[in-house]
Order: sequence, then structure tokens, then C-alpha cells
Amino acid sequence: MCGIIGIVGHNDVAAQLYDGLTVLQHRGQDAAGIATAKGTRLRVHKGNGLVRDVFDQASMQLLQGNLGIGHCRYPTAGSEGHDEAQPFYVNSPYGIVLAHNGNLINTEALRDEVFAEDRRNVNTESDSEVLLNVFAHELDTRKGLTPETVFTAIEGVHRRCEGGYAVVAAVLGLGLVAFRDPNGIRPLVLGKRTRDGRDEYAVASESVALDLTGFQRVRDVRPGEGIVITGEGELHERACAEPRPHTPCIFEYVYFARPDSMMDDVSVHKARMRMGQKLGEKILRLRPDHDIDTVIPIPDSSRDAALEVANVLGVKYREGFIKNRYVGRTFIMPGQGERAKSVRRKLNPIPLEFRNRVVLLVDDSIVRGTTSQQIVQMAREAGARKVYLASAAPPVRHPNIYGIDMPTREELIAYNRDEKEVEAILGCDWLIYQDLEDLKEAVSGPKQRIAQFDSSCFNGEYVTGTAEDYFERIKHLRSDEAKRQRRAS
Ligand SMILES: O=P(O)(O)OC[C@H]1O[C@H](OP(=O)(O)OP(=O)(O)O)[C@H](O)[C@@H]1O
Ligand SMILES: NC(=O)CC[C@H](N)C(=O)O
Ligand SMILES: [Mg+2]
Repeated sequence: MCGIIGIVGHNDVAAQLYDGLTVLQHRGQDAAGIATAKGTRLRVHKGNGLVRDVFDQASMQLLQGNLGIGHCRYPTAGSEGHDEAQPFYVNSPYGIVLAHNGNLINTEALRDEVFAEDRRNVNTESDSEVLLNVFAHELDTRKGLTPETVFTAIEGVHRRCEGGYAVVAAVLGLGLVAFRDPNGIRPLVLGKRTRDGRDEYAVASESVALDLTGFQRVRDVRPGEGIVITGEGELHERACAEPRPHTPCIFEYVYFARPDSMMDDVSVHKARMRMGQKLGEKILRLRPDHDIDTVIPIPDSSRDAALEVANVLGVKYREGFIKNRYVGRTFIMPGQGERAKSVRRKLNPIPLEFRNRVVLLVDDSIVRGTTSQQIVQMAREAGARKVYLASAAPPVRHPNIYGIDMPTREELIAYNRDEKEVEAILGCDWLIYQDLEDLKEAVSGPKQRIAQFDSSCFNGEYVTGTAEDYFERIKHLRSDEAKRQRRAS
């Protein structure tokens, strides 16, 4: 999913960018990078690995400047290699560095256009480098460097780029630039603080990064909006696209975001608690006289929902699986072999919470089924009498094309299968999925803050539309098999 952050301060910002990235780490574990600008001198340090592994004291000391951006990567395009770590840089016009969360769906056409018409070379397979070159070209064709010329360049990006994108960039000689796709699929939040009577600003994928760096959340960046914060700390904002329906990605609330973040004015924690409530109510509707003894969450992301399921059912909530805190997230690992191995390394049962009991395991989502298949097995081996499994999200049956790396239908356990068939493959005694309408209500909450969502991985409706052959093409580029072959070659 990738985490992005940008800060304009009055002193060096590298240490704060680093701190911000450490709390966005759950959004991308493959690579990390920071770029800072001091006057017109730009410094970039990036590489593969976790934030804590990519930077050391020496690299941090080089990252000078009162303005900068940071990125942690979960690849959805191109390879996992060092060359595609972000931020990306172009030296013309002015010198621009850019970091992107999301995924473009017209990358191939844009790449050709950028080469043939804009006369720019994109040197990697990354869609983000294409996006940077589109932005650079659009800025290059405007006269002068002001917030207004940047806004018209963003209008050009919105006209040409299709897909999901939240972007932070530094334009040398001007300041920090941020924008979000016209549907607001990917999240981006603006924060502010005052130091010695002067305003400082930050933008980030999630508000948790603002909390940690001492910024107050001001508001979400609006879909299609452009933000410019000059190097002196002046904020400029403008709508850069015709209004479209605001359709944030519902999967952020299900899995990606941290529960302590606010996203599009909705608390992720509360959204997950409401998911648990709805799921609990569905279970009661289906089996009012259920025989569940204990509700057990599958750590980490399902905890908020699982606790509420237990409350609604009026049964005990127990932490029956202990998570190894040194193993990262499984789902965002690049290969199926690695994902499968890491579930067992990551989770270990406490047998006394299972022995002779009817347990209801709760996860936030079941995507490839890698986690649940092993977990059900572990629960049985630990002595459970019956193992039920509930998912706080509906069945995932369609690829995601806006920044989550699930490009191939055939890899999804619920693709072309009904719930009973999935239940049989997972080996549980009862499988319950959340209904999509309940999930939507759970996220938008009683105040109905969000009217529409991108729920494409659940219902196959793509808010930007797609070309017919798109899914075949990404399957060839990004299926687990394609990635395995690329690594081997
Ligand atoms: O069906 P699957 O393909 O296994 O994907 C779904 C699982 O992956 C995620 O967990 P992950 O380990 O990535 O992160 P978490 O620790 O935040 O729950 C998610 O929370 C589910 O548990
Ligand atoms: N998950 C993301 O946001 C990925 C960003 C970009 N598409 C990349 O692959 O690097
Ligand atoms: Mg999980």
C-alpha cells in the first residue's frame, strides 16, 4: 500500500520524516527512502528493507534541509528491486523528487506517451516514475514556478493519469507539493504545528504519522485537490479537478491502516469495532442458539473487531494466538512461499485456550487464505472441539488495481467459489463472512461520513473503469508465478 510523508519545517526535518516512516511501516516493508532539500541542494537516501535497516547515522546526517519527503514501499508495479525504491528524482524542470502511494492503471500508454511526446525516458518499470515524469512535463510546459503553475500541472496529471494515487513531492525552489486522485481512493491527511510563532506543515498517508511528529491533524487532502507549502511555510490550496464521487478504498479500514489513525474523518478503530458489532449480530441472526465458547482474534489486525464480536455474542474473548513481534505483516510479502512460511513463524497457539472448546476465530479478511488455512489447522491441533471462522470483510473475489497487490483472481481463495466451498478448503466447521452493506455502514458510521467507497475487491465495480484487457495484462506482469520467474531470471 505504501506510506508517504512530507514535512516543511524551519529546521532539519530528516529525523521527523524517519519517525513518521516508522509508524507507516505497516503500509510497506520492502523499501524505504527519504529526500530532503536545503535550498536547491537535494539529498536522497533509499534502499530495500525496513526503515530501521535502510538508514544509519551517516545517511541521516547527510539528509539536511528544512523540507523533505519519505516513502515506505509495498510494490504494486515493476519489481521489488532497489531501482524502484522511492522517492524518484528528475532534474528538470528545477529538480523534483516524488513519492507515490497507489497504482496507475494506464501506465503502459502513459509510458509510451511520455517517451514519444514529452521526450522523457522512464528508466524503471515503476508506475510512480511515470507519474513523476507526467508531472514534470506538465510543470515544464507552464511559465514560471509559482503555486499557480504547480496547480495547473496537477490538473494535467489528473487529466492524464488514471488509477489511485496520493502523492508528495518536493519541487526545488518552491516547496512541498501534495495531491490526491480525483476520487480520493488513496488517503492523505494534512497537519500543522506552530514552532517559535511560525507555522510548519506535514502531509502523510495516515494521521498516526502526524501524532508522532507533533503535528495536529487539520483535515484530509480533498480528492483532486492540490496543496503547495512553500519553503517558508506558506500554505496554498486549490481544487485541481472537476468534482467526481469521493470513493475512498474500503480495504484501508478493513486491513491496511493502523487503528489509531483517522482517515477521511473516520476513526479506523471505531470502524473496526462497528465491523465486529455487525458481524456478531449476523452470527446471532444465523444461529441464535450457537454453541461458541470463546472468540479468538487472529492477530494483529482483527483484534478490534473480534472483541466486539465477543461482546455481542456474550462469550469470552481470549488471545489464543501469540504473535512473534519480530515478524512483519504476512499479506504484504511479495511471494506466496514466504507468506506461507511466515504464518507459522508469526503465530503460535496457547493450547489451554483451545482444548475441548468450540472456538470462533475472527480475522479482518480472508484474501488468499494463506493465514486462515494454517490457523484453522493450528486450532484443531491445539485441541479445539469445533473451529468456526468469521471474517470482518466479505469474500474477496476480484483483483485490486489501486494500490493493493492482489492482481490475479485465481490467487484469491473465494474466486469462483461459494462460501461452503471456501469453508471446505479452509477446513473449518463453519465460515461466516461479513455482508458488504454491513461493512459499508460500519465504516461510514452513524454520522454517515462516507457516502461511497471503492469496494472493487468485493463487488468488482471499479470506480475509474478499466480497459477489457487490463486484468489479463497485469496477471502476466504481477501474478505470483510471474514474480517468481522474474526473480529467477
Ligand atoms: O488470506 P490471506 O491471504 O492470508 O490474507 C489475509 C490475512 O493477512 C493479513 O494479515 P497480516 O499478517 O498481513 O497482518 P496483521 O498482522 O496486521 O494482521 C490480514 O490481517 C489477514 O490475517
Ligand atoms: N502500494 C503502493 O502504493 C505502490 C506504489 C507504486 N505503485 C509502487 O509499486 O511502488
Ligand atoms: Mg492478519
